[in-house]
Amino acid sequence: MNLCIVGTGYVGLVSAACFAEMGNTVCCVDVNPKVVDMLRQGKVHIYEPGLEQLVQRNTSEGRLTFTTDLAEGLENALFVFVCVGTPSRADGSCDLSYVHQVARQVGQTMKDYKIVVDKSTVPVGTADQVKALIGEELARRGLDLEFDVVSNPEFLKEGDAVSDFMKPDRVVVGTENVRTAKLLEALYAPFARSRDKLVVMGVRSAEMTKYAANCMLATKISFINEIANICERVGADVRDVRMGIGSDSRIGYHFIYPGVGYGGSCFPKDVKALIRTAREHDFTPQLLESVDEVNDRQKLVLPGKIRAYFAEQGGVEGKTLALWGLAFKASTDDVREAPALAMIRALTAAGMRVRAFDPVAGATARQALGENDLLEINGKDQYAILEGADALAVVTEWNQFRNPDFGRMKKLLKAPIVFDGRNLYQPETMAANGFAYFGIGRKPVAS
Ligand SMILES: NC(=O)c1ccc[n+]([C@@H]2O[C@H](COP(=O)([O-])OP(=O)(O)OC[C@H]3O[C@@H](n4cnc5c(N)ncnc54)[C@H](O)[C@@H]3O)[C@@H](O)[C@H]2O)c1
Ligand SMILES: O=c1ccn([C@@H]2O[C@H](COP(=O)(O)OP(=O)(O)O[C@H]3O[C@H](CO)[C@@H](O)[C@H](O)[C@H]3O)[C@@H](O)[C@H]2O)c(=O)[nH]1
Repeated sequence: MNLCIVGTGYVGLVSAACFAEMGNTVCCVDVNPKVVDMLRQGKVHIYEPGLEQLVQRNTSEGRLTFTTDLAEGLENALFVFVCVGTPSRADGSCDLSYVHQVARQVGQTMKDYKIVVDKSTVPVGTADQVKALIGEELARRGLDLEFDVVSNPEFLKEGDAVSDFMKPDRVVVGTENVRTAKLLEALYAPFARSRDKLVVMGVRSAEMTKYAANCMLATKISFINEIANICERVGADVRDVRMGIGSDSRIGYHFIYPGVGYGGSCFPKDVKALIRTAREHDFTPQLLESVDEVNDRQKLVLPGKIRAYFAEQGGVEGKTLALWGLAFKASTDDVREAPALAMIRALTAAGMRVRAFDPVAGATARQALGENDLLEINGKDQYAILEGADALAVVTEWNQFRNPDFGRMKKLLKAPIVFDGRNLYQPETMAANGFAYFGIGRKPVAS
């Protein structure tokens, strides 16, 4: 089948490469000429395991092409996937300007029947807006071409994007048109060989399903973070509590890891957007508002522990913190809404020096944080930043931080103090190695 994918970010590029891998012919369109140039040379501008090889193979075999020209992308395509960003506006609502822009451009450019598939995460009712905008532009051109607008939200996770796309739990398709549903079923059939995965529903239900999924997962994280904060105060250990509740299959072990709060380009913005939608419809989304507030508060829990620890030594001003991890989670270079950024801003504002290491997110973090005399970012060596630092904070759960050389760490740090925002280490092990250790919701152990 012939596809046009508009937007070559995490969702667009992964979808394009995976569809091409299954034998489809895919033309990707992006407004950013630098990105398109890089992709044409087989270089991928984002860090996503396995993606570059997939892009290179399909490009060299002619199934995957890149352009800045939407007309070229639409030329032979039956499906037009909209994969552009839908960031938060200052008031928390979803900024649909890129989606609207694409809809208008499609209406201005299309020459024959198209199925416009919205993969971007968009509020309920957006497909109707897209339909109206395309119709408006066609009318301006005096054309009466047929087209369809479908919702097909994406559920991949960054860091696992390729395998999530290749083996989805489900494929949600929102359309009232049986023929269109059949065509999408055929397109997705290679990703659903083990079992039937297509869930077909109305367009509005599909748009809502995406928000419901992300809000459910965000709720689980805020819930366990709340439990962790209570555990700390009552002398319980959240690690044991997680094992205890996770064993109940109705609860499960997944997505109940406490930590530094959820970040990324999806949960924070999608929870806020659904809150806005509910409020616009005169409904107070009490639970979602709490999920969001608990998360904002959680991002400051670790900096709070650091400040409390150094309070007895005259505060954090002039002290140096070594920080492991800048990305919002492991296996990505994405720092959008990353808890590490909130932490760095809070601590450097209080006069603390921060020396940070991340295996891949150094450049994106530097760009997001801008100039800051109190911040130094090192992308080469997790141990080098420890030398002479007053403490270490671990913020992202990269594998290389899970089993570090504690002896070497102890020699390099000025004092053996670890603030563990991901509960990677055991309090008993840390105490045995002579570290003062502060996790999230852990039972204190005397060193
Ligand atoms: N990142 C994820 O893990 C993820 C997962 C599921 C769903 N989503 C949703 O998918 C959408 C895209 O997210 P992303 O993270 O891939 O975004 P992104 O910011 O990584 O990429 C968006 C791309 O769209 C391009 N673009 C913007 N306007 C354009 C236009 N008019 N024509 C062509 N290209 C244009 C940008 O240049 C950019 O390369 C969002 O709605 C997001 O919420 C993201
Ligand atoms: O038990 C957990 C699980 C996750 N997180 C944090 O939650 C955030 C989001 O993690 P994750 O969901 O793994 O990454 P995303 O790439 O943001 O993926 C989410 O957002 C995407 C965009 O909508 C969806 O497609 C995915 O299904 C959904 O998992 C990160 O900061 C994680 O550290 C926790 O704190 N505890």
